[in-house]
Amino acid sequence: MASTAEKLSGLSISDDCASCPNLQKNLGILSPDEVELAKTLLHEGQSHLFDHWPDLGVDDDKKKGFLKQVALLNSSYPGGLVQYIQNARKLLADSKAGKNPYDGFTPSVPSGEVLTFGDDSFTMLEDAGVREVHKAAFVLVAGGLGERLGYKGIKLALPSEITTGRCFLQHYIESILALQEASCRLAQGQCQAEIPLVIMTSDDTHAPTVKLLESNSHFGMKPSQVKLLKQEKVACLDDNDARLALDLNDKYKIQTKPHGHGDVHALLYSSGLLNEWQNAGRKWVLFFQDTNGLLFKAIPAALGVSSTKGYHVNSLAVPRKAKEAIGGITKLTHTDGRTMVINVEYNQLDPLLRATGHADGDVNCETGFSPFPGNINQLILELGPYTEELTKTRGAIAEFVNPKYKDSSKTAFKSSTRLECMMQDYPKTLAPSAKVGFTVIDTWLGYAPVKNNPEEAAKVPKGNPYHSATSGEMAIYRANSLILRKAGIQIADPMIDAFNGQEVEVWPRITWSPKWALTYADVKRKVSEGSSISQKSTMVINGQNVFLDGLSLDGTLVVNAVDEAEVKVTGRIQNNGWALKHVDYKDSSIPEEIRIRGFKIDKVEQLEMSYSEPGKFCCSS
Ligand SMILES: O=c1ccn([C@@H]2O[C@H](COP(=O)(O)OP(=O)(O)O[C@H]3O[C@H](CO)[C@H](O)[C@H](O)[C@H]3O)[C@@H](O)[C@H]2O)c(=O)[nH]1
Repeated sequence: MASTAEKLSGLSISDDCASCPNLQKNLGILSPDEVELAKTLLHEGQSHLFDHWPDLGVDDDKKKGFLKQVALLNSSYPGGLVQYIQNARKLLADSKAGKNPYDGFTPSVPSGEVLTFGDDSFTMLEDAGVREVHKAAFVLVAGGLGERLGYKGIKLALPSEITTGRCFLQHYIESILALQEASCRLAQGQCQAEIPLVIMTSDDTHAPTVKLLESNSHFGMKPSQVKLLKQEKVACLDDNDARLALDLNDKYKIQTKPHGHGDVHALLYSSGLLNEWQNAGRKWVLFFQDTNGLLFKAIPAALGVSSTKGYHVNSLAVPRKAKEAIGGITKLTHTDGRTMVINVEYNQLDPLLRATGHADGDVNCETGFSPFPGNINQLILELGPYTEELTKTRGAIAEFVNPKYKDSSKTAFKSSTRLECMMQDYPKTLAPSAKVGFTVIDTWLGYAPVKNNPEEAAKVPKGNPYHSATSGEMAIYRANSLILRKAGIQIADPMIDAFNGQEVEVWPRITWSPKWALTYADVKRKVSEGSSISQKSTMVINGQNVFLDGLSLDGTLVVNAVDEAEVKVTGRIQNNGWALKHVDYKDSSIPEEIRIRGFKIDKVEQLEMSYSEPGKFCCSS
């Protein structure tokens, strides 16, 4: 006869439980849902998870805690744990067999939109992008720990540059708010008043991200405008049968690891936000990453490309140096005729090329760059087709597994592994009719991430980008200097200096708040010819209506102005300015976010002008 517990749980003494006596004797403490979950695990060959379960009455809370974790793992994966285990078995078998995920495909260089900063087409696209952006939603993936950078805090809290100390999140939010305002102005009343921002966090980044937002009044965004979606980790796998790995220190816990930024699609789908946005008439979703201080300089034109070309998927790319740690955008043609344009991740591009007749693998061509544009993981998706696709897939993204085998028999792993996925693999499931394109922009304009610690950055081969806090900051000054130079201001040539073992160009430290200029046309409207800025100078513009006209700057100038104040900056301004001082990344007396750059700023002297009242002003020394 079945026991009461078994009747309650809807089980008779089934084959499932008979095969797992340690689970069977504990059924009395489990709810029907928990029993279902346990049964699911048994069906999927996971009885080892219960092998060590003692008799009823011992560790009962821990047993319940274990099933709580199983429930979370089950609910946070599209298709649940059964799907996860089945996907894992298949991918592990392919990996063991040495199957190439690109089997049957031949890579070639795709053609896409190549933009030239500042030309007529670029200006037209920027204008189109700004007009369109009030119909967009932004999604920032920020669940990564940034292990390569090794910074203790979250990367969003790192200053993008230390002249103003504006952290990445502040810069991103201010950029979105400035776009919102500019777009609404152009749309003349036809506009979605608030552009939503979603931030994907993880257990590693969630609490500090909330704290960063709350302690800074959401950097000016309405709290309701920002939504956080937390990604969960996935279960680790112990062997080729996809047996889930128990924590070595706690047998009532399954080991988990991050599943990758591809989770963002399933999370957006399950959050219901896509439908909400569609119902509100939104048209675009823009995905971006945690540390690219230049990105928003490329957003208007890139969105302009999407809207004028009608792209369902538009990936932003930059010219790529061979072996640079960014994926290559590649056209793949299958022997059966299928083609797709997709990111081939940096660790897969070289083997794919070698396997398809390119004996040298991932190398530069005569241009000094890889022929494959580098994916910077800024994706612009058209919301309608995106929602339609996710309704079919529930946001599941093609996964991969990367086990480190103990030996060539490929039967045991050095440590547990897990499935991973990447957000840029979204187009892999699309029908051939989907309009998938990409847009190449200059690296100096749009891509300067902060990923590598000083030691690793110093080892980067000469000519390849460092992707460090040093290079990320210097790239902002360089881009601003080059933009102003193109707009007609005389900007002195940079100096070459080395910080934390990395040789970089040091341009004048020029920064502006996003509301000063979002596009090249904005910049041109605000500067007149006849101005000059020396190499040792620093210029900070915090304000919308600040105009440079006949300025000669040799030192530091900071201008703060409310929107209603129209300020003309003119004449010769000279002072001792702000100097960059070398610091060593090993000097722990200096805050980490400073020393990872290799310099600090010695603020010797400046002219700071603040305009807090409406009116017309002239700023001069
Ligand atoms: O589980 C994760 C892992 C990462 N991230 C976020 O995803 C972004 C990208 O993570 P990494 O910086 O670690 O990414 P990689 O450098 O490995 O590579 C990615 O970014 C590169 C450009 O910076 C290339 O585009 C490459 O093809 C793409 O996979 C970051 O904002 C990170 O916070 C998550 O949200 N969750």
